[in-house]
Amino acid sequence: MKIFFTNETKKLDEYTIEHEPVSSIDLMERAASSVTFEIMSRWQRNTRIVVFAGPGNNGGDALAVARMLIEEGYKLETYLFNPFQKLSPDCSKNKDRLKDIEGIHLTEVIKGDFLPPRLDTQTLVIDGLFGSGLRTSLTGGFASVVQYINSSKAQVVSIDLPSGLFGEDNSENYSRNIIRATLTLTFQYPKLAFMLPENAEYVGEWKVIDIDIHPEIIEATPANFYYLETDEIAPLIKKRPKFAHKNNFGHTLIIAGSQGMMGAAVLATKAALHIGAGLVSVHSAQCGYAVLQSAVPEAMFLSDTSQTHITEINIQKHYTTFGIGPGIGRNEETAKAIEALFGQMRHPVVLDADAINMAATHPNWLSQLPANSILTPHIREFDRLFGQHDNMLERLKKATEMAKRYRLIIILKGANTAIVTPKEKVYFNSTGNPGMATAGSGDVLTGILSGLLSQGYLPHEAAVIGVFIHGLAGDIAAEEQSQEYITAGDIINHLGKAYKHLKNYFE
Ligand SMILES: NC(=O)C1=CN([C@@H]2O[C@H](COP(=O)(O)OP(=O)(O)OC[C@H]3O[C@@H](n4cnc5c(N)ncnc54)[C@H](OP(=O)(O)O)[C@@H]3O)[C@@H](O)[C@H]2O)[C@@H](O)CC1
Ligand SMILES: Nc1ncnc2c1ncn2[C@@H]1O[C@H](COP(=O)(O)OP(=O)(O)O)[C@@H](O)[C@H]1O
Ligand SMILES: [K+]
Repeated sequence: MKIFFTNETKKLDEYTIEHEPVSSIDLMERAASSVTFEIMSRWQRNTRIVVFAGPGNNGGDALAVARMLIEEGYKLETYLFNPFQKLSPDCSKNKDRLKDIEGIHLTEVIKGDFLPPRLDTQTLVIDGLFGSGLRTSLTGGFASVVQYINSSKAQVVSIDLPSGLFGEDNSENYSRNIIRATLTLTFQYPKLAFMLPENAEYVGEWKVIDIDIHPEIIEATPANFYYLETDEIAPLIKKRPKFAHKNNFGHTLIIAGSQGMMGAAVLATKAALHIGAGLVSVHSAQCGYAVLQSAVPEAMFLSDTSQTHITEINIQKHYTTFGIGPGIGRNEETAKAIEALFGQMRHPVVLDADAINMAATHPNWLSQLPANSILTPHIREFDRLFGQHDNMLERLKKATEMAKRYRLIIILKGANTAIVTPKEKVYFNSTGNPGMATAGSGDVLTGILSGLLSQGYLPHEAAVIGVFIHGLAGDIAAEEQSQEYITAGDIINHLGKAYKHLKNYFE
């Protein structure tokens, strides 16, 4: 799904109005009825509801929702803020439609004479003050209303965007003057701001409401940001040919582990096998021999000359790809061993964990990696590599610049992991859950990505499939056993069900 910028909303709406065709008031009616449906499916008729509407079309939506809820038997109080005595035409029309219905409590606030209603834990606030038309941070009376709502314990449903939040960059915004929503019902596409951890406190849970924006304009409008969902990932999964041989699925070499961190090598190796690599070998310190051979008997073990860490990697065979980094530590001898490999990398590789930390202290590494190699830093590793950043938006900008400069795919891990490509596209993942914030889950991702590359998936395909299926396996595991319970091993154990889910998607 494309993530457009909010300043394109008008263009999308206008095209739909002209070409569907539909009148703008009817498009608003469509949007409002979907919002009403969502509210009705979550809150009962005896809920006390207070609606806050602004002067633009976001306010128009709120007034239409108010009318529809009253018609459905809900009781509510509605406040329309109109300090400049200027409402958008559709907002004005919805004010007129609301005025005429029975049981309405509509207060139009024009001057600073606003007597705020009581808001308590039993109250549901519908926030329709501002949406995609916000020009500047909120100030004055609007800021006071937002602060009043935020200071209450009421639940808040925001229409389209939490009022006061910009759809993209909020680095200069005033935190106090942005609504903190329980639920945001957003139109047509998720906003970039929703993907960023710094905005989680405002957006709350969010859901996209499809208002049938015209498919032609969606197709024709370019985007740099995407939100990955099952319907885009499922078609990418290849069918294994009937007469396949294990060599068809490549040979992955996992370079991982050191004394005390052999579990990382086990997890990455197992994941590479379970995602479908034909053959998997692992190069590690001697101390890993017995562990690896018993934990993952399907893999071949290549022993380093050192007992404790990796010092020299002798490549005797053709490997389709390398997965380098989990648990290798930061010994300079290990760094030298990896450096010596650069000349032998024929295809894209995966670099993770301490291999990324070493790249931070060996600045010439990135330019020596094969084009389209995949880096999988979490936020701290990313900042070590590319410098400190204040927020995720800054990191994404830097990741885009670096992905292009070094022709790498950068997977910035976290909730809504971002996959940043050399073509300056950013794909946000929709799967995964906080249960995956557990030791070793990153090592599993490295194994998955390496195993996909070795099966012949193109690097950007491997990146989006790998991140998505890793999160999906984590979601299935958490669903079965709860987020707290799951460990990295459970993610591997649910890869099979995740694959099935993707393969059965179109059946
Ligand atoms: N048919 C459609 O188009 C559909 C649109 N939809 C809905 O429309 C929403 C977008 O509507 P919108 O463009 O009217 O913008 P909105 O967010 O209501 O605010 C504009 C008003 O706020 C004012 N204003 C701005 N900043 C301000 C500030 N800092 N402090 C004070 N005032 C400020 C601004 O003033 P002006 O710039 O005109 O002077 C104007 O009066 C979108 O989010 C969705 O909910 C859906 O119904 C689907 C169909
Ligand atoms: N809150 C979360 N929501 C979704 N996914 C998460 C969350 N926290 C972590 N993850 C995922 O779990 C993995 C953690 O990787 P990493 O930080 O490298 O852990 P480790 O170093 O322990 O292996 C990443 O793929 C990340 O996207
Ligand atoms: K809003």
